[in-house]
Amino acid sequence: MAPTQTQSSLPFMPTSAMEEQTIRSNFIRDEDERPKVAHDVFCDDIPIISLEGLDDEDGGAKREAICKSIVEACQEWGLFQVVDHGIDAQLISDMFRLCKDFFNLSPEEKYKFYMSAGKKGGFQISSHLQGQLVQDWREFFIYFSYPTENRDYTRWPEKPEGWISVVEEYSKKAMELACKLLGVLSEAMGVEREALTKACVNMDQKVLINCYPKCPQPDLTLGLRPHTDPGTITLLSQDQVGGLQATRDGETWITVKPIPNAFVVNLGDHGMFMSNGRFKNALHQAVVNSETSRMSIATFQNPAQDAIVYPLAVREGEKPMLDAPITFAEMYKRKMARDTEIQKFEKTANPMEKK
Ligand SMILES: O=C1C[C@@H](c2ccc(O)c(O)c2)Oc2cc(O)cc(O)c21
Ligand SMILES: O=C(O)CCC(=O)C(=O)O
Ligand SMILES: [Fe+2]
Repeated sequence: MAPTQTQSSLPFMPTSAMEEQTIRSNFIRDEDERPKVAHDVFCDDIPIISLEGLDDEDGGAKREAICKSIVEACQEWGLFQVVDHGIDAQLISDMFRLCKDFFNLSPEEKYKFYMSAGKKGGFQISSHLQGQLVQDWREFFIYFSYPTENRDYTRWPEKPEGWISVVEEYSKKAMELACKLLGVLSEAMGVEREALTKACVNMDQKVLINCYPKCPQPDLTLGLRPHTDPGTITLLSQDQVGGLQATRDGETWITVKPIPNAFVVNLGDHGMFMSNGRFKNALHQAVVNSETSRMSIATFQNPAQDAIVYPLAVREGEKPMLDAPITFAEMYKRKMARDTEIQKFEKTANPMEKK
């Protein structure tokens, strides 16, 4: 269902509210959910890992050291940054330029690509989930990029010119990089290098471009609510504004320092289950600010809907986290049910709020 329409016949878009002094009430979060750390107070705790030498076939001294750093980061945070990853800086900058041009188009032009139910990709406002009590301060565009049979090119805009070919190239390079990283994680679990990609069956990829317009009251709202990504691994590219935050305990948030051309890599729920919880699924969110818009590109690498979810390796003394193998579709259904329960609980726990 499309969001409620306003007088202009289009729903409210945060990109069109640049001159407003206050935010609408449906963007205001409860006090305990509001940002605790600013978008530009950066923390150095998240490991930054150079992938230079990862593919060396010389006995692998460099590979071994890189793998060790990745495994430590996945165990501690489920999140790290990679540099020297081999994806061309020009490609990343072309992608950001074209994404920015898209979000600068008129509301009518963007709304032509509105992603209603059943559509394979397109433009949305706030969230892909229905029935959210509070809105996120963001607009986004999502491409269903892999498997290539899933591509519905009628959902790939011709404007801005050249975007289609850049997204094709970007998604291909991201797929290659993700598979390399999954190779590292598979080996760390003591299984063959291809084990995680094989477990995904026919790997699915979605490229999601987030646009967080500048916001008059950034302390009252969020660009993107706290969540873990559902899939195996996510490669996130961000501009230099800052706003991505991560937490280990669900309470203390840190802002990830933007690094030019780096990818922030985080594990999702599928990656966590396949490692039997040894690797964390990073809980993260995005905060906004009053000075400038921000953009990020999240490339989600997911298993096929009918891929089997079950730990690839269970270490001595541990029990499998799942009672029985389930499909990824079932895993996602349970996640959604859990999230809905949490929301219901929050609603009843605060009966005077969010009416
Ligand atoms: O929009 C997103 C972001 C992300 C996500 C956000 C909020 C949640 O509650 C959540 O479970 C995930 O991951 C996504 C994954 C998708 O397949 C589509 C999306 O639009 C998103
Ligand atoms: O914009 C960001 O930094 C986070 C985006 C994100 O987490 C997502 O799209 O799933
Ligand atoms: Fe995310």
